[in-house]
Amino acid sequence: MNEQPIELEEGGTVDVLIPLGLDQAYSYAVPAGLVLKLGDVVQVPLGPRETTGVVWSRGAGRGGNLKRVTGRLDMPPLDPALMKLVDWVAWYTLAPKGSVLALALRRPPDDTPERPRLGVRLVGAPPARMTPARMRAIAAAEGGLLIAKSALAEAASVSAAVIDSLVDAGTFAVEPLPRDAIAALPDPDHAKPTLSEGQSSAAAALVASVQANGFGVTLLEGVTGSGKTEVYFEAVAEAIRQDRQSLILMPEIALTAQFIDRFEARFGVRPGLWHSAVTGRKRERLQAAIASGEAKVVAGARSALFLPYRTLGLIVVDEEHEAAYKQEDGVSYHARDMAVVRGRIENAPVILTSATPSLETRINAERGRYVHLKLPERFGGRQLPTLGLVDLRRDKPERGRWISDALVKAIQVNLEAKEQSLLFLNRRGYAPLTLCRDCGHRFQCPNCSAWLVDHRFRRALVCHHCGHVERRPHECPACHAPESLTACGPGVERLAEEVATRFPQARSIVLSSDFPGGTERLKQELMAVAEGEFDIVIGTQLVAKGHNFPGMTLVGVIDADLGLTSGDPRAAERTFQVLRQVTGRAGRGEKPGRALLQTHDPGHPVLKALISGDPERFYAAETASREAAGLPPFGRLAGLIISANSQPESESHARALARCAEVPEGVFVLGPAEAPLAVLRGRHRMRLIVKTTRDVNLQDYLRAWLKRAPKPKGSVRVAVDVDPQSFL
Ligand SMILES: Nc1ncnc2c1ncn2[C@@H]1O[C@H](COP(=O)(O)OP(=O)(O)OP(=O)(O)O)[C@@H](O)[C@H]1O
Ligand SMILES: [Zn+2]
Repeated sequence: MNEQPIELEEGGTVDVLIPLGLDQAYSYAVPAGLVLKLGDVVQVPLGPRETTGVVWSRGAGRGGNLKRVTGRLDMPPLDPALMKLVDWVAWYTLAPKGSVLALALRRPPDDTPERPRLGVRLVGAPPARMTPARMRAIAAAEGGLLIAKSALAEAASVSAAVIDSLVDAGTFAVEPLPRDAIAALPDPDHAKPTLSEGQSSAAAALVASVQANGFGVTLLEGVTGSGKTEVYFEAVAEAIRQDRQSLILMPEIALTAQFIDRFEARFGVRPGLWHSAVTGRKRERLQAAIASGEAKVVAGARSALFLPYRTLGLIVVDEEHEAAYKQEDGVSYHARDMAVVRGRIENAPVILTSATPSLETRINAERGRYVHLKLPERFGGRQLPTLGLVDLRRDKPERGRWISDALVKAIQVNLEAKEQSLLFLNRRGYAPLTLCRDCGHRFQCPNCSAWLVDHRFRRALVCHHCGHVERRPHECPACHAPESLTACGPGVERLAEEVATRFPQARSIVLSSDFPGGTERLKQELMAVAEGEFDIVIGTQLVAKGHNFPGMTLVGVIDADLGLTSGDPRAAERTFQVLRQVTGRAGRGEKPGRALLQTHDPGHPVLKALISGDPERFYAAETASREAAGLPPFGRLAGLIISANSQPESESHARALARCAEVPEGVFVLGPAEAPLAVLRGRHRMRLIVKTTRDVNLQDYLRAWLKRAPKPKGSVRVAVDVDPQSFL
């Protein structure tokens, strides 16, 4: 940020990095009359065409027979801090530098004039011929405010045609709408909450870290409902006072409606919101406002890490333990870890928040690398829910049902008390497997080694890995037996069916990310739940996170064992986190809450630790087992997925790779083995895992290995995943 850009004179050469899957910058000659700086966005010839690139470094020598830079684009140059971040991420993840640049490079501005959005205003008398729809539209426009046409149509539940007819009649006038403010200035003192004593001291420490104006990482660990958001908002407020920018990273931007409302309540305006659905002009304007420093607070998904902040004064990573922070496709980076890197480059403090921190973060805190702030109590004297286990071996629901007697009774009690219950099952759809009772045929995805999931609401069988969809037939495609298909196991839709039969009088709703209507529908539904419009909520993991449902006093976990049996080294940690999060939805309002967890294995250490209410117990046990196994953060890990259009191709390349692996002291190469998801989107996958001790430079090791190894030929691809989070 503070470095002086180096000027590059004409006649010299520059190395230009192109935002494609290339690792190296290419050298070009600088033509006469052009003065370039590092970071300048330029047009250069590449093969037969012209492309955009960024001046990455000063070239060596004079550019005698090199191709020449065509010209500089009229765009702000890439900031040195952002260039450093690109270099760093590429080094760490082994992704081609050009692919990382693509995450950071702004698209050239769109020159087409912006089409004004139009609104209507009530200006004239009602038309002679009135209809109920027209009356509603006029009533909704009462007061003479300028309203977007679509918003008015929705408010009055009329079609756009009704509004057009009122425009034709002269009742409404059409006027351009003002552009919505992309970066209104948040007021740090708009509505300051009164913090509890514990909250105040944590907030003071965070505020001090912003004032110190230097790099440092703080873990804000607070139980569910302790008010972590209110506390880190104080740090954001301080950054605003210092006229510096804040980035708040969120794991899933689709679910941030509640967050936005809270932000607006606290600061009087909405934050700049950055995610993939923000497109076109709005995206450009927000980017420009971020680059100019005008946008003071940006809330965003992973990709917001690569935005051109002018004066970044704070980075917050909300729910830092979330697996969604790991990008799996293309450049596979962990946004939490890269947020720490960006904080270091920008010399800005970083706050990681969670009720259930990742083991990596917690150990960094214990070792003093991170400051550790704790909020051990819920806000307002509220108690954490009491947890109980239901032993499914004894209290077994009848065939085709999934709710035990104990849980049924608890729900009944809640219904009578007019309190809300949440049933949690982390499985979308109706049933995870469909088979033929007569011949045993199972429905499998044609592109993946995975069963098709029955989605009754959509009347389809769906692959959760590649999205393949087919209709559920009436007869078995293998033996043609009619009506012989049966669903095996439960998904949330099937659970909803059971709830409807057991509690016909209850108002119930299923919340799942795959229903039509997208995030807008979900937002409405979550609001309706928070307002108490439903008695029983059935949901997948998306209900586990961050929501505040004041009337929710019971959480029932249908299958607490679900995540524990996978071969993933983080299985225990993930299960602990999701169960602690979801049970944490209970008792956040006036009344205390409780949770019942159904399990076949009540003695499992993860469940025992949960029930004990003492997270230290879990963390201590998990730390010990990771340390014994040399797994992160006690060792380093990387995954290599070798994929190809055919099994022999992927296998032979994987073997060739393994053969040229060196295994010095401290390095272990496991595999090749078929990946658990052996076929994905038609590609056959083999996997190698590299595990090293902490003193090994994993990146250097991998680079040297891949350099020695035969180059992938034909359809073969090798994907490197440093710090893998998924082991499928
Ligand atoms: N000092 C305060 N004054 C008023 N309300 C508060 C205060 N602190 C917290 N709250 C309220 O308590 C509730 C829980 O707070 P918050 O959502 O920040 O907790 P959290 O720690 O983020 O929980 P989770 O980890 O479950 O998401 C919210 O409704 C919040 O507005
Ligand atoms: Zn598939």
